[in-house]
Amino acid sequence: EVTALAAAHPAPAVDLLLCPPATLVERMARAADGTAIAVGGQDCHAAAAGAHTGDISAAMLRDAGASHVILGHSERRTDHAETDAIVRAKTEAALAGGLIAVVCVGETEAQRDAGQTLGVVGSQLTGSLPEGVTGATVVVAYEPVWAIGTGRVPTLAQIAEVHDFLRAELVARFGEAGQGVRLLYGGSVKPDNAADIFATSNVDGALVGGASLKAADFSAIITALEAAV
Ligand SMILES: O=C[C@H](O)COP(=O)(O)O
Repeated sequence: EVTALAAAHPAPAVDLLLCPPATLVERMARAADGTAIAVGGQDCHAAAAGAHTGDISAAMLRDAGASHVILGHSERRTDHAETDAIVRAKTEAALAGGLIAVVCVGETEAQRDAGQTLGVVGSQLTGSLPEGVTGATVVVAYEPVWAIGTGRVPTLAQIAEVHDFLRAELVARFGEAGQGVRLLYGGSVKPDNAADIFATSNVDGALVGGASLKAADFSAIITALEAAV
């Protein structure tokens, strides 16, 4: 699949990143070697080293061929009780280890229904990002929890509202550097909704789950993004 994807997009106009489970990082990095596809992990430990059986450090990911790592995914926040402080510590570890961090934020359905969306994502953003963030080191992904794997997607206006807000928060805190931080939307992105999402204000790309498992679907999403940039 990686080879097919690379062959379909030999010189993409956008950045391509695949983040498989940890056991596949090294194999995928080998398959992607020499292509335009980068490989990342789905989590790393907050410590650079030490006795943490079962955990993976940023250095271990780098060693396996990863250049990026996803941090603070809602499933990590839920399944492993990861707080913003933990995500921030992991982000610091990732950056210190030479990885680019893809930091996720997003509200639950109950929080959206209660009108708390901007408050929730704003506080996750503030708490999860360390000082000194730039577009070269950090990517932010907005993933409404209720849209992940459900086939439900916020309206384009709702996506724009959150992305415009996140951009403003990034610029307020990091100045010009905040302008360069890419903002990905994630949650039920498919070939048939990708173009509209990519045309939405302050959406710079996507974090794709289910549709990335089928090379043809992922390829169509890549093509939609290429058309939008
Ligand atoms: O990790 C992937 C994202 O959470 C989005 O997943 P999805 O595209 O299957 O909704």
